Amino acid sequence: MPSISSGDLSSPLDGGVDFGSVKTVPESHAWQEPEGFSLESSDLDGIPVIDLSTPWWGVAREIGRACASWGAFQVVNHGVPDNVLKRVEEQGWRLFSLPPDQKLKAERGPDEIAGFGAPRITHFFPKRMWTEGFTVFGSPLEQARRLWPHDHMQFCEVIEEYQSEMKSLTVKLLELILEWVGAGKEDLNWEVGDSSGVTQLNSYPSCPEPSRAMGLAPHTDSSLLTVIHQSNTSGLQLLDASGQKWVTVPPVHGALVVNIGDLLHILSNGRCRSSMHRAVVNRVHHRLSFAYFCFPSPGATVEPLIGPDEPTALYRSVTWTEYLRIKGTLFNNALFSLLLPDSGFSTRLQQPFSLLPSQSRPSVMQESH
Ligand SMILES: O=C(O)CCC(=O)C(=O)O
Ligand SMILES: [Fe+2]
Repeated sequence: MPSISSGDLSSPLDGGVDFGSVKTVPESHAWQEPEGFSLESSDLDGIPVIDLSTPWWGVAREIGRACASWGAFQVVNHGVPDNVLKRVEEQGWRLFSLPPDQKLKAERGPDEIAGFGAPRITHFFPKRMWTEGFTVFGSPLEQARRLWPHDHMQFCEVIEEYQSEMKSLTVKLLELILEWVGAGKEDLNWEVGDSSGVTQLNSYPSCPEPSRAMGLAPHTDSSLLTVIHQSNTSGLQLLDASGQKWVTVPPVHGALVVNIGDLLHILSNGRCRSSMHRAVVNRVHHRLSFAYFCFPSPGATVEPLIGPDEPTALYRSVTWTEYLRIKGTLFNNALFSLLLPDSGFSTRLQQPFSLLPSQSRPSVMQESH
């Protein structure tokens, strides 16, 4: 792992805080217990690690169980070559160690998807997070050219190879999940192979007071599913099914983490649980993570898969773009807002959210507690 001098860590992209040189967490970034923010976590009963090289039906069943209980799992023997993961990490370190002025050349504009910026969920919270991210949608060429005018090709090649590997893996995972749900590719109104992807590189610098900072606040992903390469530093945590405990997802060498997102929650009619997760920071290690969000093809409608065993749709249909708009306004209430009136208060909803900061807690749940 290349070393990064602390001088390189300043982030003009996050309220001017120089993550690398501050000795205490500034008020703008200080999260507090009374807001339901608890850093306590457990790593005793982690999410399942599933071997994708085992026979098809057995894997589909294991994945289905994990989707129903955790909304997440890790995969090994996933077919993504080790050297692709290693190269994307190298490019991640290269990217995040650019000087602040250089990063600003590829800053994400208010209505843009791609480039450097603070998490999109930032405006839902009163405090800033201890992170910066870089988003790639389609080709990274335009941003990479601004960052490295004469030397952007290696970054582009590595990211494109990573995206292509992630796309193959997410198609395979979607097919397995559909099998478990009792549906087939033909039941979707888009071609699985035409699914879109967004790649998000996340950087969480080490923090002088990790107990007062939040790497990435609790959220669910809006995707169908998300694959995360978290290298060897832990930080990702999931809320367990009871909503009472944060569980650390331990880095397993060569494994990739899979999170179920809101759109698959809707598509599976709540049989796959959209996972509530967050990232915490630590005092010693700067952590990078690489998330690939898999979406349907643009314009496709996501509609609960119902059939003889699953006669009642719990959610109304929604397009990807419409869902992103709803999520951008309602945040963690978005999924609830799509519940159909006669769906009842199903056990297929997400967890109770007692541990979440109030901003992350769906108001439906606040009312019911
Ligand atoms: O850094 C991580 O492990 C989680 C990243 C994440 O949840 C996201 O980018 O949506
Ligand atoms: Fe996420």
